[in-house]
Amino acid sequence: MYDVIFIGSGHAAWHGAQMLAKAGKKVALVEANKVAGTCTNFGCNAKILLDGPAEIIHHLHHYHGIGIEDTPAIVWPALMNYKHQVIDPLSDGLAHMLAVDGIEIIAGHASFVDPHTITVNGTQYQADKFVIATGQTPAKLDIPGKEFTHDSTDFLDLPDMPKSIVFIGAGYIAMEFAAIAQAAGSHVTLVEYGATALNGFDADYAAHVVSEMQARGIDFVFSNAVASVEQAGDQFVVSTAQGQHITADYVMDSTGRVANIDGLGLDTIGVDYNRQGVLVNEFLQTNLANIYASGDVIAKTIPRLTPTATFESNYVASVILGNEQPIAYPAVPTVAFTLPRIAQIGLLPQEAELENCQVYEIPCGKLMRFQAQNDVHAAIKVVVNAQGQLVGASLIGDFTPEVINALVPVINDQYTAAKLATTIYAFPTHSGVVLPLIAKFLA
Ligand SMILES: Cc1cc2nc3c(=O)[nH]c(=O)nc-3n(C[C@H](O)[C@H](O)[C@H](O)COP(=O)(O)OP(=O)(O)OC[C@H]3O[C@@H](n4cnc5c(N)ncnc54)[C@H](O)[C@@H]3O)c2cc1C
Ligand SMILES: NC(=O)c1ccc[n+]([C@@H]2O[C@H](COP(=O)([O-])OP(=O)(O)OC[C@H]3O[C@@H](n4cnc5c(N)ncnc54)[C@H](O)[C@@H]3O)[C@@H](O)[C@H]2O)c1
Repeated sequence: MYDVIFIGSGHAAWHGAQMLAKAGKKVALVEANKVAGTCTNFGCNAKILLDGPAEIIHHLHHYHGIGIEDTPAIVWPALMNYKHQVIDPLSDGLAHMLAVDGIEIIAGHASFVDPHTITVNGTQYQADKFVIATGQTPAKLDIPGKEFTHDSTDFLDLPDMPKSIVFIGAGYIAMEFAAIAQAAGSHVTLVEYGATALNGFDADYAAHVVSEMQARGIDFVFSNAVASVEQAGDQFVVSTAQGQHITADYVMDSTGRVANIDGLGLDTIGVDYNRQGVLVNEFLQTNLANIYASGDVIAKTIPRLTPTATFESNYVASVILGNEQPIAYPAVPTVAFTLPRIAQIGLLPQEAELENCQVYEIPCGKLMRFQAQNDVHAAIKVVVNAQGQLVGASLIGDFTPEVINALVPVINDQYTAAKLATTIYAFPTHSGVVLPLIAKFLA
């Protein structure tokens, strides 16, 4: 009998498992695939590793005409080899770390038998409490020829870069992978059902990312729903309901992700869920009192990201250890690692008017620190409420991943203009230049 069993071993599981084990609880994780879950094995980490050379080439392009003319080529098989060297050992490394903490790992697919019992490979395990942390899996369009489409996990393991790729969708995954594939020499087309890419980001900045990608030769087909994929010799023809046909060597379905709840036995024990995932209350508790959920598998409006999964994992553990406060999320920053990068935290500029807020834009490209990289289109929009507090920011440019983190405390701790003006930042840095400029918009 365990105190707590987590189903899944991603960020939504292992952080909380460690907290509980350190508090003396008997804890196990059940994992059907690789220990450590999506982010580590098939998501953020593998993606950012393959993005590394593409990011450098993107920076070098800024110097065309002002000092650097040649663009180096990416040797994809060597890069993929490096990805395997770095990423493949991480799963065993985490398993070892968890074992040192006394956390048992049960390999296999878990299914509930009753609210206190699961079965894994024919063996039953009982626990006082369970945490469903099974994440999401790539969605697959149910269309003729779906057997020819690949998913993000396949792309992140490609031994060679195909000469041409069609990405279905223009969300986070398609846009990030398209940038990598183009930099590695592939001819890329994105076919998107909606009229725009990167929903959830500032509309102007998302459009600018698209225009820069188009300038590098990436094709976009908007307002088209992919209806079929047909094989044509060694290639594939992607056809849309609107009558477009695009031929490519490789087709990736990047139309979103769905909750991993198949075969989990939720109907057997009566845990409520919908198409978005497992339903929870403000304590991340399902309708069965001893069963919680954490991470991507939850039906939620909070972004499904690694830091939110980690936050929820730690929160569930604290509830199990006696915390009686409902979950309170701080502002959640998010970055799409496109080229150029784009980022968002808090209110979007397009939501500002409804919330009685003002939007101010800082075009950063003319600031010396940004001119040093010739990042001419870099910019920030800040959303300030009626009390003069920062409540949102949208960023575009190569500097965004680090600057958005610097804005997190400005929002969460409601920095005043005086607080910013009396803070000393290292110089010349991007955040050190931008943050003092934001002070003039705050009370
Ligand atoms: C390509 C890609 C890139 C991404 N990039 C970023 C990024 O840059 N930044 C960011 O913040 N987020 C990113 N994300 C999102 C991030 O990976 C997820 O938000 C995060 O991994 C969610 O963690 P989780 O623990 O909830 O789920 P997961 O990490 O998916 O873990 C769930 C685990 O449960 C296991 N499982 C499922 N069902 C069962 C069962 N019945 N029995 C046993 N085990 C089971 C699965 O095998 C899986 O290992 C990316 C995602 C993808 C796909
Ligand atoms: N940098 C990051 O933090 C990061 C990176 C990658 C993934 N993620 C996470 O993974 C999630 C999933 O990413 P995603 O890009 O797969 O999903 P997404 O929801 O961001 O984008 C899917 C896109 O596919 C389009 N689409 C759906 N059906 C279509 C059809 N039939 N034809 C053409 N287009 C169609 C949708 O309109 C949408 O724009 C993200 O929401 C995020 O939570 C985060």
